[in-house]
Amino acid sequence: MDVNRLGINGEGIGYVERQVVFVDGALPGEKVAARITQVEPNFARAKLLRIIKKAKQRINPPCPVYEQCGGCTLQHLEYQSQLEWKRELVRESFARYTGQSHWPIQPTVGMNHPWEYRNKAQLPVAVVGGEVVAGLYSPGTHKLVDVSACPIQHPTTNEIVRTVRDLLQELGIPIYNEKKHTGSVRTIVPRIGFETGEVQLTLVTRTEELPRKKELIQRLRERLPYLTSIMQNINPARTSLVFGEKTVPLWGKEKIEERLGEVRFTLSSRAFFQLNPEQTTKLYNLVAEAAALTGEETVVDAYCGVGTIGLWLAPKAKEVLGIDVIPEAIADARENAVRSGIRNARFEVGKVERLLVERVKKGFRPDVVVVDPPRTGCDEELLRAMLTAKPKRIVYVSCNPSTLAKDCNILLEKYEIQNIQPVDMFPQTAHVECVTLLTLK
Ligand SMILES: C[S@@+](CC[C@H](N)C(=O)[O-])C[C@H]1O[C@@H](n2cnc3c(N)ncnc32)[C@H](O)[C@@H]1O
Repeated sequence: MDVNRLGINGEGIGYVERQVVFVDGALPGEKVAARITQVEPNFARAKLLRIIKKAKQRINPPCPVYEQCGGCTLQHLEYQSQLEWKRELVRESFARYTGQSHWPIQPTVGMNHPWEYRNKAQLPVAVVGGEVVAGLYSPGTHKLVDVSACPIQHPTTNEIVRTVRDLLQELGIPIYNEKKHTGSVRTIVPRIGFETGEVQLTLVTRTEELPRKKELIQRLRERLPYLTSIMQNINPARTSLVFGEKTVPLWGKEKIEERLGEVRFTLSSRAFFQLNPEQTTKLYNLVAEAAALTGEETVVDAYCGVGTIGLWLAPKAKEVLGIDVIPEAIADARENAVRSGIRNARFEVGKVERLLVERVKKGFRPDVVVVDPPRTGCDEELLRAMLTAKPKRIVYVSCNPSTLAKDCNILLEKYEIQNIQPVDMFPQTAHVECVTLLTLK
């Protein structure tokens, strides 16, 4: 079959007898042989068997386990074409949800070196054929693929993963068995402060007791002398969630430090933090540019997480109000504000659609609202509250072009889209982030 375009997950799309067929790993411009594996009323899926005519943008994926892992879906597409495709994906979403195609969508902001960019890994461990393996589950299976040489992870992360895996084997520490719910060590979580060089290793265990703990810590310190913090998180539940409620220190500092620009963060094992620090700095600078603050504005950072965007904007604003539903994130945001010497930002716990809507009803009129919602987009009540409050500018940060376009279509009632800027936060994957500036008509 002929492949015409890429779908939202980076899969090739073609037609067989007018039926849409998705083929993972196929690229536009290619002719491929594929076997149909699933037929649904509106589409079919097929497995790529052979490339008959190859696209000129196709490259050999550098990752040794690219086919099995499924973590990156675009490594076989050269990087410039990845960036162009991400822009096209945003264009298609806006055309679909607004019915118009004239939107100012800029070329995607990429990375000079689109590898080794992640600052954190969360890798389950298991015993496979008598050997300890740390990796990711192959899509749709329970087969763990060894990703200890992952090309999008920081090299230090890969070294930590290999060392911990080897030590678990050497010391015979019982590894968690998911089926039987026995054993101890479940997941290895290294996190690197790219700016500060601080490094945290968290071991998630099923049991409070970590067998051979003393030897393990001693050998970790010998083999990974740069570690700043070794933590144990205990997760006794039968669950696919990585972390349990309890975290205890094993050695060193309990939290590591990281900086983005002038803003300082302390990160505990479970704290959320952006995964690609280099692109996050570019993203936040784009948000600041779009917000165009003069020092006089009241700014809302809606869906603020640990307060990063609000703290980035605070030095140029009169005041900032950050809102997030997760209490721990708000506690971190407050601590990050203190550490960074920022006094004009406050943070509140709650659903943004409730807190902001209540305030707007009482007459609250912010000048700029930044929203950075989860993939599902903004709650419609929040969009309606913004249409009532009429901030001069709305800066919409989104990781999902479909919900972004859908929400913007509602805001078009009173707003104009000035700029849509795609940013590549996750090279080699199909994800795309956007900063969109809307101004009051
Ligand atoms: C994409 S993250 C944004 C994080 C942050 N802006 C950053 O750059 O690190 C989305 C955030 O929305 C929060 N969230 C999800 N639903 C929410 C709601 N209804 N009200 C407030 N916060 C919510 C999540 O806890 C998460 O921190």
